[in-house]
Amino acid sequence: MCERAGLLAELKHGAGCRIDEAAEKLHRLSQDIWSCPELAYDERKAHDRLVAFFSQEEEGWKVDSHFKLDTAFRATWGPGGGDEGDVVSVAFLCEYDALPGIGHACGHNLIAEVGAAAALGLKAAVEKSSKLPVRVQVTVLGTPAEEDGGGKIDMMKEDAFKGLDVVFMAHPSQEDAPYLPCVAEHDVTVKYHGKASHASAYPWEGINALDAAVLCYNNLSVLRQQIKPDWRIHGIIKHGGVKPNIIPAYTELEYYLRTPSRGELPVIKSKAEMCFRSAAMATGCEVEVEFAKNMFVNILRNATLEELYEKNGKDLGMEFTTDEEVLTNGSGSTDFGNVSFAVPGIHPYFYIGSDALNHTEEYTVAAGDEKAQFYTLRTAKALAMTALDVLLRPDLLQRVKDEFTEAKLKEDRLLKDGQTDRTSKNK
Ligand SMILES: NCCCC(=O)N[C@@H](CCCN)C(=O)O
Repeated sequence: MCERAGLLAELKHGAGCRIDEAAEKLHRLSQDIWSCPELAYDERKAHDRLVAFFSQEEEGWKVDSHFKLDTAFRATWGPGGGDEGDVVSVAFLCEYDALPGIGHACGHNLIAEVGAAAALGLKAAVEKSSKLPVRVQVTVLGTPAEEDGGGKIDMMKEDAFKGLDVVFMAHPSQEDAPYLPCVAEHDVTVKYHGKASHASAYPWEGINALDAAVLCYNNLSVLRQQIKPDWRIHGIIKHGGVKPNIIPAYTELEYYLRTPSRGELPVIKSKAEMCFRSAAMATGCEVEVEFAKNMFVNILRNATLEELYEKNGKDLGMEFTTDEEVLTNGSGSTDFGNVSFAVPGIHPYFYIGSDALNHTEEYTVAAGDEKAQFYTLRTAKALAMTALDVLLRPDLLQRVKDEFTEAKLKEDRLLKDGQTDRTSKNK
């Protein structure tokens, strides 16, 4: 074994040992987040718990609480690993927001644990070596509001990702996969303003905002038949009126519009907008259409990082899914997509010991189950090992960066040329 391979194997082993050693406190960390689910932008206890973890329970971290957002944070360590070479900055992202009514049904408590564990592992490995070809800075970014709003996008606007060389996070799922297709998304709130009146005595004096909401819902359901099979339109009526004998004067709907790539979003948005406005016209209501401040985009893939992660995962016993349907069908969306256009990175998925589906009560149970711990820590080890691969081999890091630049240029060119539907399977 050449000297570098020996050192790499030793460091990877060291990272894994550190994660195992911290297993109990990492479990406590994710349990504390899981047992007190908080919604987007309001993850105060999770924020404080993670800040305390890095500033009190762990040594050597510089912590910025309320970093860029009220419930975001940054913990940094380094540079370490030697006195030679450029500083390479590796970041692990933690999410920790929950869903209304069903708690941690997307397992973001485990995302926080993976991020923290991988950072501990990488720091320990780097600390032990003075022979690295680069100096290493390890950053943990606490990124709120993935389920609603897009905290990472807010943080990007404030330059929170500036200066990072590679970013890593991992998301709970039903299987291990280095990548699954995440779709672009723009959320919209539609408000109808009508006029109240006695619904039995003089209904002709009213303007029915619930009728507008129902027509809007039906318009969109009809539209669904005419859009690409991999586009998604889904929504709820948030306000539907207050009493049957009052003609509803105000209604509100919330819709998520999704397409495989960011370039297709304007098309679905303009089609949906016609549905919103025509419902207003038919009923005589006023309509307000408010698109969310942030739009989530698809993930820019990095094959080099994905391959390294897969190899490390396999070495740790992961069995990656080969199910073509899972590997090619779009799933949800993530604000990591936006990050992936700014910094090279990966967002793999990991099995948590249950076949339950995300966004169900069963998944909430699974995300808090002790059984998830083995898989969560294994994922953190694979991420730390992947970081070590690129840190020990500057040629690999360069390949990761070149690939990122090339993929981004290609995506930007496609967007400029209006070639929006390249990912659609039926084009
Ligand atoms: N592929 C990651 C899935 C995570 C997730 O479920 N994200 C939400 C984000 C919603 C933001 N409006 C989703 O519904 O896709």
